[in-house]
Amino acid sequence: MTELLRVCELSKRFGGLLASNRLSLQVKEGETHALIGPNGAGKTTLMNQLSGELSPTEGRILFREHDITHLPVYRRTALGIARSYQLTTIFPGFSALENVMLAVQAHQGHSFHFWSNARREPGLRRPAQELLARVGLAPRAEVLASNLAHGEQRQLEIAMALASEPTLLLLDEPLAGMGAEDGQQIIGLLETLKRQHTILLIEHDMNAIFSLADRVSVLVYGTVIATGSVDEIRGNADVQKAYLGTKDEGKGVQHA
Ligand SMILES: Nc1ncnc2c1ncn2[C@@H]1O[C@H](COP(=O)(O)OP(=O)(O)OP(=O)(O)O)[C@@H](O)[C@H]1O
Repeated sequence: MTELLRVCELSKRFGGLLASNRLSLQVKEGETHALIGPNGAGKTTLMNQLSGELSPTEGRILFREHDITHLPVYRRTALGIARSYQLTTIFPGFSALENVMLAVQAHQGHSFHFWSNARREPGLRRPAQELLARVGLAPRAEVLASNLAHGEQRQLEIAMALASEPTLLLLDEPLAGMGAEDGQQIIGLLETLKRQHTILLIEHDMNAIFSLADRVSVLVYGTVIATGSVDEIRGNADVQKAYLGTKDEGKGVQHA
């Protein structure tokens, strides 16, 4: 498999704390790569640097061998990197369809000032309907985002991230706060998406990771301590010591 993303010796300092500590990681084209690690290990900090919201203190990020370390978010989006945010990008007073139309409009480069016209724009409606169908929300298109169930809102965010037609999808805990049934629905959606996109996924739910991930990297104290297949990671003594618990059946996680 070709390499899509390479993170080289990335460091991010917050005062006295090194949230990323000479972190190196490689994501191959087409794979679903899970990032796991205890609370505070630096997973979200890494995602923020990959999406462009945080600037690294040191190190480099290469996407398709191009140095994107200092590119702003919109330039990375244009190159094919999209992130699904945790409920922060949804407009609660708009319908599911209107939310996705906004995301399509943003991708097409229009200004939000034209939204009143865009609402009637058929060129936005069709792609937005298709995106809602892709994530299984077509029957809920006209429902106000604030009235969607929690799991449906996560589906909506993913539809919005897909509006930029990304090659690499960055997903930060897509199952967070979900019950078993909603969680299973999102896992089903990710299984479909995984055939069409390269995915880098932070998730605490070990069942989801073990069913979705082609490879797993384990982050501890801002550094990747191991990368391998699910079986390799399960059997890695260092990982078990640093992170994977056996007592907490719910998450399979032992927080450091
Ligand atoms: N903006 C910031 N300023 C100062 N410290 C920060 C900032 N963002 C994160 N940190 C610190 O960096 C460390 C890594 O945080 P981060 O959120 O990346 O961890 P995480 O692995 O995503 O944790 P969790 O699993 O709990 O979401 C933590 O100690 C956190 O308190």
